Amino acid sequence: MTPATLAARITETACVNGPFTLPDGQELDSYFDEYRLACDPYLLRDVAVAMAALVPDDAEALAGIALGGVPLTVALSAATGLPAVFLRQQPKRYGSRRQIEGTFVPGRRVVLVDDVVRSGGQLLAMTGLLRTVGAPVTDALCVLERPLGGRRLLRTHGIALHPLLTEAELPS
Ligand SMILES: O=P(O)(O)OC[C@H]1O[C@H](OP(=O)(O)OP(=O)(O)O)[C@H](O)[C@@H]1O
Ligand SMILES: O=C(O)c1cc(=O)[nH]c(=O)[nH]1
Repeated sequence: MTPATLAARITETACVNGPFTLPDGQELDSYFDEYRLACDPYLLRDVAVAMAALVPDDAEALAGIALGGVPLTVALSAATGLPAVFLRQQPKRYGSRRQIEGTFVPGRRVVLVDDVVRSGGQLLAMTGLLRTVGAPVTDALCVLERPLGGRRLLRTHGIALHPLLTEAELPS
C-alpha cells in the first residue's frame, strides 16, 4: 500500500468533526480520533506495519502512552517483535501501584509511541518518567504530528520525533 493510500484510509476512518475540547480549553472543529483507527483491526495492522519502518534499529522496547498510544504499541510490538511497556498518566492507586506496566525497561533503549503530537508535552513528561528509571530515550513515534512546536521542544531534550504522517500530508 502506498503512503498516500494509507493516509487516505486514516483520514476517512479517524479524522472526524468536533467539537473536541483540549485540556487548555481550546476547541477543535475537527480532530484525529485514534480510537476509530484502533478499533479497525485491518487499519491498525497496516498502520503498525508502516510505523515499524520508523523504529530505530537499536530499539529494545516500545513504550505506549495511555490511552491512545497503547493499542498502537500492542500492534507495533506484534509487527516488530519488540517487547512493550504501557505508561499510565498516574501510578495505579492499588494492586501493582506501577506507572510503568509491562516489560522491564531499566537500561534498555525505549522508543515512545503515541497517537498524536501537538505541543510535545505528553511525550516529554513520559520521557522524564522513563529516564528516571534508567531507560535511555532518544526517539518517539506518532501517527500524526501537528505543527505546534512539539518536534522542536522534543529535540531540545534529545528526542527525535518520527511521525507516520504530518498534518500537511492529510488529504483535505
Ligand atoms: O503533544 P501534546 O500537546 O502533549 O498533546 C498530545 C497528547 O494529547 C493526546 O492525549 P489525550 O489527552 O487526548 O489522552 P488519551 O490518549 O488518553 O486519549 C494525545 O494522545 C497525546 O498524548
Ligand atoms: O489534534 C488532534 O487531532 C487531537 C488532539 C488530542 O488531544 N486528542 C486527539 O484525539 N486528537
